[in-house]
Amino acid sequence: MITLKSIRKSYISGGEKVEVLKDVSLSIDKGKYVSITGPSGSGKSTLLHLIGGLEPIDEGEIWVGEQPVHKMKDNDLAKLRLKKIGYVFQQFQLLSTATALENVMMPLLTMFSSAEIKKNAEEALTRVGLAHRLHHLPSRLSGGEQQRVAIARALVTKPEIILADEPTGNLDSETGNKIIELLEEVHATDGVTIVLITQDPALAKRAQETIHVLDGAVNKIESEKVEVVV
Ligand SMILES: Nc1ncnc2c1ncn2[C@@H]1O[C@H](COP(=O)(O)OP(=O)(O)OP(=O)(O)O)[C@@H](O)[C@H]1O
Repeated sequence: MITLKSIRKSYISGGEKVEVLKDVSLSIDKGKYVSITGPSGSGKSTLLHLIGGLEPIDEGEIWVGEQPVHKMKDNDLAKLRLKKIGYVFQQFQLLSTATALENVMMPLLTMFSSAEIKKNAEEALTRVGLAHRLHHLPSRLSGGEQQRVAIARALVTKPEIILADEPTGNLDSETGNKIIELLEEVHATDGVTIVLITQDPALAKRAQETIHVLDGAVNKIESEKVEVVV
């Protein structure tokens, strides 16, 4: 379960305080598939970063399971992210000088022996359909393949939660659809909680619940009932 209690988050920009989230409370049950929608600049990425402990909050509490993210030190947050949370970003964020296999091995470097690291990374890449691309650099892969590498990198630590920030934003609709199907397969098979930001109303509705972010507030609705405004 992910729980946010009375969260406030602001940024200082150009000397001015911009309040992005104002008194937001929210819970996401373990194993749910949830989408986040809302207009550009409404705070979707900020919300995802807060859940992952990537940004400090001004006020409130964030819990990931039993872990109080709002109180944790950087070291403990790094461990939490490594063990429980996988990230997938719009821009893939792969290391350009490392092969697909090396990119996926990276999160495991402090965890296992080198033989295990390679085996686990190969398995993750096989799962996302890239067994034949292990030694390719990102620049030799298509956008969809690069996003599959990023998903393999997120999966390789066997996370409980995947946070995906517009993972289809840089892909054509057919390739994007395949990426969403892959995340849905991970959700259905492994029971991983998926939190997916998308601007696409049709994609948002595929999730079990949709969180709509607007004017600093959030509104969570079962996806069949949502009228998505973007
Ligand atoms: N590090 C930062 N410093 C200052 N302002 C920021 C920072 N990060 C985000 N903001 C501001 O906070 C607001 C919310 O940004 P955020 O990226 O969370 O929105 P978003 O809904 O994800 O937008 P988009 O759909 O365009 O990606 C925006 O006004 C943005 O300019």
